[in-house]
Amino acid sequence: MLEIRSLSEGIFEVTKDKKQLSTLNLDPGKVVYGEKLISVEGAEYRTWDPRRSKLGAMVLKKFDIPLRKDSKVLYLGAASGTTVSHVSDIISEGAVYSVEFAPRSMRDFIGLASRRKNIFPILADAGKPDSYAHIVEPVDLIFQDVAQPNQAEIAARNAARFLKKEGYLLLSIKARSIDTAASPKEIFKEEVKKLEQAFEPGFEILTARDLMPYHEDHLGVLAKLKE
Ligand SMILES: C[S@@+](CC[C@H](N)C(=O)[O-])C[C@H]1O[C@@H](n2cnc3c(N)ncnc32)[C@H](O)[C@@H]1O
Repeated sequence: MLEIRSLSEGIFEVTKDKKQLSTLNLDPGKVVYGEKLISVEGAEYRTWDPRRSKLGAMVLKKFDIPLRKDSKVLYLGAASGTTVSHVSDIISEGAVYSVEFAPRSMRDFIGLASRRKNIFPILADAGKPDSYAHIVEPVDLIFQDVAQPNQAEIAARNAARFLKKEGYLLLSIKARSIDTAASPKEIFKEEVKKLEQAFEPGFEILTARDLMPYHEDHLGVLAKLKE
């Protein structure tokens, strides 16, 4: 039995033996990180592992994912592109500006980006948005997964610079990269407060949920700019 259910624009649940989160492969026949390809009536779905992707986990934790096929996205912390590849599938007619500061990860990522016209790789520090302001246009979504102690500050700097007034921020907060001793609950409370007050006008938090069972001690946050 094969069943396809749309969860959000460009995001599907494909059931073939078991339910699998999937996106429509923009680069048919190619896999990025060992995921499965499932062909259905001329379309090819690429399975998306929520344990390897905070964004995938957010989909399954029922966040509203503000992505459309023509969205412009600024992705901070691209690594070698596991999740960026799915964003690229979803925003098939848009652009994903992808910032990563580790040259090793960037090397692998360039291979992926060269096969997909909507990925723009940027080797830079996400804490210094001025250094890539000449490349990035105003965006509908900032997705951030940098696992840094100053995550709220990084989000604020990039939002002030690139986020459209009606745009969104999706952020993954890793408790252990902020404080290894304090309780994750306390850390999350503090980080959410920082986001609300990070800059003028600050973020309004729309959804905040832990990403268990896919990622331990991680909080997913969906926010927009305060009016
Ligand atoms: C958890 S990994 C990201 C995984 C990736 N988002 C995915 O799902 O495929 C965090 C990444 O953020 C990068 N990173 C951390 N701090 C950064 C910064 N200030 N600027 C750019 N990249 C950064 C790290 O090098 C690492 O590759």
